Amino acid sequence: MNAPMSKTAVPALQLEGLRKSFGRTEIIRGVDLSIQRGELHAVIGPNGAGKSTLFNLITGRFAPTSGTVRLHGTDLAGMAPFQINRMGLSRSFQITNIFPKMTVFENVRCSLLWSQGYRYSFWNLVSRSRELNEGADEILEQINLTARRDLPAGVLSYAEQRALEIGITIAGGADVIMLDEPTAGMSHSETDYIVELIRKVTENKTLVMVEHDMGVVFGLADRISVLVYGEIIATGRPEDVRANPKVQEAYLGAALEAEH
Ligand SMILES: Nc1ncnc2c1ncn2[C@@H]1O[C@H](COP(=O)(O)OP(=O)(O)OP(=O)(O)O)[C@@H](O)[C@H]1O
Repeated sequence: MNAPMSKTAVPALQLEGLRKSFGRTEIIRGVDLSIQRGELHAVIGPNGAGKSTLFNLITGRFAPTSGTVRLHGTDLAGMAPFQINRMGLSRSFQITNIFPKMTVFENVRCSLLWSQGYRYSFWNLVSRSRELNEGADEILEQINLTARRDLPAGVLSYAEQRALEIGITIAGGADVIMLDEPTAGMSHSETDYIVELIRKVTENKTLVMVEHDMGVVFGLADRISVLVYGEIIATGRPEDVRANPKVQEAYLGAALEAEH
């Protein structure tokens, strides 16, 4: 836990009665969830349970069929993803989302520039440029890619590219970070490396991640939600979720076995 939880504090994220249908099929079937500021929260569940859809509802990529999403108390209804992003929520994608021909530095700088919008005037360009460069170098330091600064991003190893993607996600200074399967396709050592990185870059921030690797989930999350067929069947601390018979039956028994 990054910050003390208080029952009276406005949650970083609050989902109420959230539903989403595609055609006649209801994929998200009434989700209620509060995630406190500073919490590291993992969403787990079987393939096709609706985890990516839930992500897309939170980030404004999909409009809910009904229900609300609140970010720090503000209802996000009708907002475009970029507006939600500028309110302090930033997400990564499952598919690597970097510009391979641009340098590592330029990738981060570009994302900083984008997140700041166009609120600076032309006359501020020089100082803005210095600020951006310093900001991008700070991010590179945080994600341990300073030594790779001037290489085209496309030549980085897979794990380094995922680290860069995390850098791009946090670059705008968002305080709610959403990561979609950050360790997918990684070896054990690459996974350990990315987990440490996530821990470092989410200090004093709220994290929501979808992740299939139960070692990562149980090692990192303060609380876990289990999504099955579009419904959250349990939310709680890792030890409580692990011991929950409903979760064991619906998902965790099989998922934990698959780990071994
Ligand atoms: N845009 C869409 N149109 C129609 N159906 C969709 C759309 N997006 C997702 N679905 C369906 O919704 C269901 C849930 O998909 P989703 O990708 O959210 O699951 P998931 O839990 O993220 O799965 P995985 O762990 O495999 O990534 C699937 O049956 C999928 O086919």
